[in-house]
Amino acid sequence: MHIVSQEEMQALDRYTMDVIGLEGKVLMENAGQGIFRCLISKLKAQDQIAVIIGKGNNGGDGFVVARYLQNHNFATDVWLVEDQHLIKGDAAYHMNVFLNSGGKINGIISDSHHFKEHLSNYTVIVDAILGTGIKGCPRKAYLDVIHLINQAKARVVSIDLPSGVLANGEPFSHEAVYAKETLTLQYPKLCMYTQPAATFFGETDVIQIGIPKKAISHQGLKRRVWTKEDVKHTLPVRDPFSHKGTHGKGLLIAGSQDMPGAAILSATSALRSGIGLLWLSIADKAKQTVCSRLPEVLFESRESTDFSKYKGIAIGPGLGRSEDGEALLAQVLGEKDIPLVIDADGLYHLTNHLSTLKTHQAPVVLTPHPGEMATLTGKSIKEVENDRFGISETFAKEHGVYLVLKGRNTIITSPSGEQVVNVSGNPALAKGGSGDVLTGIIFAFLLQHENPLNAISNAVYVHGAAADQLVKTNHSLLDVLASDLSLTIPTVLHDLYLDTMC
Ligand SMILES: NC(=O)C1=CN([C@@H]2O[C@H](COP(=O)(O)OP(=O)(O)OC[C@H]3O[C@@H](n4cnc5c(N)ncnc54)[C@H](O)[C@@H]3O)[C@@H](O)[C@H]2O)[C@@H](O)CC1
Ligand SMILES: [K+]
Repeated sequence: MHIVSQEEMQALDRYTMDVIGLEGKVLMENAGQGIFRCLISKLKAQDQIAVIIGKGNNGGDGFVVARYLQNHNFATDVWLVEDQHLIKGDAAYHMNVFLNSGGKINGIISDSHHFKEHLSNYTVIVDAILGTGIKGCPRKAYLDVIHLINQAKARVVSIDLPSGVLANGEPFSHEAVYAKETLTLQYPKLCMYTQPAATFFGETDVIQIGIPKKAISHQGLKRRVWTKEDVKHTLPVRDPFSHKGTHGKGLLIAGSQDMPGAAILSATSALRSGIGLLWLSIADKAKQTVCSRLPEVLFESRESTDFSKYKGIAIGPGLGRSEDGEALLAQVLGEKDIPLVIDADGLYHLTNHLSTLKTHQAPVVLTPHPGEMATLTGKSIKEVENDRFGISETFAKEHGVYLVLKGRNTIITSPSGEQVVNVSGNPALAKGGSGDVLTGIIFAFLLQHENPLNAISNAVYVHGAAADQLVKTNHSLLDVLASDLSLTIPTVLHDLYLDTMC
């Protein structure tokens, strides 16, 4: 499913209306009707409902919902933030249809005392105040209403966006509606995957409003959510006549005396994710520790300079920050035709070698967390977090890499700027070692797939799904270890392959 910016959603609406000829008031009817249908399944006959309406088209959707609610005999009051004569266009059309159907409008500003008094009586509030058309901080009258809604006990359902939230995920510090549930129209918006906006949404559902396929293909949308179905459709299917060499001969350069575990985690995860043959290049002093833990792994000397037999190289987990590590990275970057995955200390060393990335012929995957991304770009972590989509896109295009910007809703960006957002995973992943596991999965998937973006997106999904599986069964958010994730990869893959029979 696509993810859209404010401008993309507006362009989709505009194309549908101006070129295809489907009128805005029809889209608004579809939106309101779709929201009503979704809402009704959770309503009780005795619910007292307030639909709170702003002056734009988001308010127009609110009038449609209110009409359907009243038609179905739900006790519904409509409260309008602005004066009626300020409502224009499609919203005015649906306001009139609502009034002509016997509806009544209460003014918030003209009767604020009455509004405050009534608010505590409602069991459900439909928030149709502001949607994608908001600019900056809501005006005072709007902020006051938002504050009152947040203090009310009612279940708040927001239309399209929780009012006050900025659609493109820009940072903000003003108050916005804390929704219990948000019914977003046609496509998820960027802000659903960024902070602080994401915390206001509650549960989310997407309501189709009838934007035709032609409008969507004309727009050329380049961001999407990566779902379990996407993973199932794109996982590689094993050829019955394949052999170990078919599934990737990879070299993992990882682990140092102080961090041998990172190599174990990455290597185990790569093997559990299907890599055919795995060599490990590890510091001599760490070799003893890991040998007995990795019976399936072959060992490569750290002094080796011939990488020609490998179909891919992953470098970084537990590598250490010594000059030796940087020299190794420089050597690996010289292998222009070999796909690379660079993580952790590999990214630390990469800051001195960024200019070589663009000349790499084979795919290069970088897997920074926001701190590493800040180092790579010379920005602060806050700047990175405030513009995760934008910074990822600029960097991936500039350096011609696949960028995996980790965090809640990891964003994967291709060198052409296509973006995939992952929705699996939970805070159990916030622990040392989980990145090493991800590197192993990405590495293995990359070597088994012709499409790097699909391979990486699947790997990120599987990593998150392993954490979800652990928390769903016999773990809490606190006690999941990175090695538990690695051990859970088979359960996740078994489930994904269930219908395909790999
Ligand atoms: N044809 C369309 O364009 C459709 C639009 N739809 C709805 O329309 C919404 C977008 O409508 P609009 O573009 O009219 O915008 P909104 O209804 O989201 O809000 C913008 C309105 O609020 C005012 N406003 C802007 N910034 C403000 C601020 N900081 N404080 C107070 N008021 C502010 C603007 O003057 C404008 O009247 C979507 O979120 C969706 O709910 C749906 O009905 C589907 C069809
Ligand atoms: K809203």
